[in-house]
Amino acid sequence: MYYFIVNPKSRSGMGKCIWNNLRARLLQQNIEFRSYLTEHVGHATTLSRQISSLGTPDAPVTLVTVGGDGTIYEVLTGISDLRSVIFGYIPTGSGNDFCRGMALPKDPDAALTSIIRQDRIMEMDVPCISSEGSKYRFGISAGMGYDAAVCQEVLSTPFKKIFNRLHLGKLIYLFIALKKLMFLHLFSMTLHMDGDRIYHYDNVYFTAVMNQKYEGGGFKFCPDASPQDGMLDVITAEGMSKLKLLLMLPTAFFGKHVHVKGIHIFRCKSIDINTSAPVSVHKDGESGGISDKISIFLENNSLKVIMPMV
Ligand SMILES: Nc1ncnc2c1ncn2[C@@H]1O[C@H](COP(=O)(O)OP(=O)(O)OP(=O)(O)O)[C@@H](O)[C@H]1O
Repeated sequence: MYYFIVNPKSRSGMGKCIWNNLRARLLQQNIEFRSYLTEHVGHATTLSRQISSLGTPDAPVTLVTVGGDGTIYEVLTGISDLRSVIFGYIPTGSGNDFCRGMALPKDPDAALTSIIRQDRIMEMDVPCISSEGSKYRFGISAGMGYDAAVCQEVLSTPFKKIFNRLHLGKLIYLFIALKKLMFLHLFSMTLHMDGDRIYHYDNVYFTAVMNQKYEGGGFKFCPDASPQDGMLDVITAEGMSKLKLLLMLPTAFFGKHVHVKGIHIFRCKSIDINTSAPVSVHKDGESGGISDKISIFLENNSLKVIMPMV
């Protein structure tokens, strides 16, 4: 039995059309499944909690997420026991950083084929962010500062829908990224890693804590990050002019930014981040509100993810 959690609103409503095609295929192939369409923000977490509680570590349920990167963090957050689930993913979002990082098929039809065949299982690290008294899991990255502020504004702008319909979704990120940079106030930040390493920076743009190599629709911010190494990769951008940051960003698509002065890459198992003033927080590109303190650590258990054949 396959359980599908579907975000019909992903990719500005395209998720529903894609799901209808996949559903027709499941029916045609007589595959036993149940599907649940999310009705509001946070619904995928509730559904995931209910479905995952049907499984046990000895008899895990196959839970398939159909949506974008933001639906992944909701589903991961809801899973009651990571050992009780076999996780499948069909991309219907716009960012696709999870697919990129995990080398999963970007084509929904190919992803469904791989899930039905249960080609291969990979154990994925699952990080957790604790902020303002709430705890969430995420699959890709979470962080504070400029990148989170851009995500928050993109999510709230009515233009996202229009640009996505025109297949120009990336342009809206570019416009907002430029606008935010112009008015950005830099801040001080202290990173406290694994309980013993402490780094302090003034004039910080952002810090992202990454489980995968990519965030923000293809920025290879942590080129050596792996969701299988039991470690978190961390990038901090600080102490450079706005112009230099702007010139640095395109090089990050190729992972070449790591040599730029003011870019710092770390590895750790847990990290506490404190800022001099409350700043924007994101988890898998979804808003995490505003905070001056977050903690991120890896869960003790990994998650079984269905992967395509190599
Ligand atoms: N029925 C719904 N109505 C409105 N929002 C919803 C609904 N179901 C889910 N959501 C919200 O949609 C948001 C975005 O979803 P998701 O990230 O999956 O798609 P996307 O933004 O198109 O893709 P990506 O993050 O990859 O760019 C999530 O925050 C989720 O909570």
